[in-house]
Amino acid sequence: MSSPIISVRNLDKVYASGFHALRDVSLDIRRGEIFALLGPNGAGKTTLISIICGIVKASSGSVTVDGHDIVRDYRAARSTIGLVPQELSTDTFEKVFATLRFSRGLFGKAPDPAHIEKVLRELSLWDKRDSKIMTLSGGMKRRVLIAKALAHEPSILFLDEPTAGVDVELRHDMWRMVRRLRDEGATIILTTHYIEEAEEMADRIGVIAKGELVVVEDKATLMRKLGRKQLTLSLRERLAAVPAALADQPLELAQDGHALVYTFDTQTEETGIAALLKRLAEQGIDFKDLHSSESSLEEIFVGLVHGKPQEAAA
Ligand SMILES: Nc1ncnc2c1ncn2[C@@H]1O[C@H](COP(=O)(O)OP(=O)(O)OP(=O)(O)O)[C@@H](O)[C@H]1O
Repeated sequence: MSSPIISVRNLDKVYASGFHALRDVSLDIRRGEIFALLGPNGAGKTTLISIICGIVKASSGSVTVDGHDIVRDYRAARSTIGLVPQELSTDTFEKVFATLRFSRGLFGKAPDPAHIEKVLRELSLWDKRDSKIMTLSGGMKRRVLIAKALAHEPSILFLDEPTAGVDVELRHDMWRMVRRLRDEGATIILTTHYIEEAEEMADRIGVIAKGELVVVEDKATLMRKLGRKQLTLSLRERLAAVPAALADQPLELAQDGHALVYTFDTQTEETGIAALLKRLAEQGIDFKDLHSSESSLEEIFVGLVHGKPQEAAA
């Protein structure tokens, strides 16, 4: 596998207030992937990407971006990155096209009006190219922020809470653009607290809670784990252990021997429940009640965030 495009090592951040926002975060971002950093408000998502982008200084640890250390080699690292921030800081008299041209120049790139036109057209901003940014609607300003981040043709794009408060149309435009950029070889990192967003867009998902990265997993693997269901059988008579004759089954004893829990995959055609019940009967194991439960993404997420990473990682 090629070397990671971003490598974060043992990152810690303590703000001047004394608040410990990141704790020993290490993470590799693969070249060309869409990575979602998922976590609740205040988890440390913005802090992490702000450090990678060189806006906030880490207390300890290191980050390299495309081989460049973000502190020692800041300009080279930063020029590979496009950042779409959460905050709208574009309330200026500047016109749209001029802002993009200027932004591109800041990164030392030669003027390329054709590229800027392409970006503006893709974000339905071409008609507004000569409008002053302060006269645009909130949604349009948001589009300008995205366009600005793309003006210097970065190979890495950070989107901080990209769809918080945006309308459906912009969301669709944004996802189309993100996929197109990925197809062209860009790497995309987005932060979100919407599970569905991570699920829809990401190749891999990292869950961050209280400044710690608690899980990093391929989306497909995470979804497979999350797609599991459990069937709990309340037994008439307590069992001391799962009978040896049923050892081949995904069964666990629960409630101090008063219940058997059968875990199955909702994504497969056969749940195996009919066969299980038949075999329980053969073993003379009788149950008085049964119920099934599904571990939703929501539940897993809440579990992770409340400090039980082992359950989801199992
Ligand atoms: N400059 C600062 N000084 C002190 N504390 C800060 C500062 N910036 C952020 N924090 C705190 O650090 C924690 C993490 O903030 P951060 O913005 O990284 O979280 P987040 O996961 O991006 O949340 P959100 O989804 O709300 O943006 C929060 O508790 C926040 O209050």
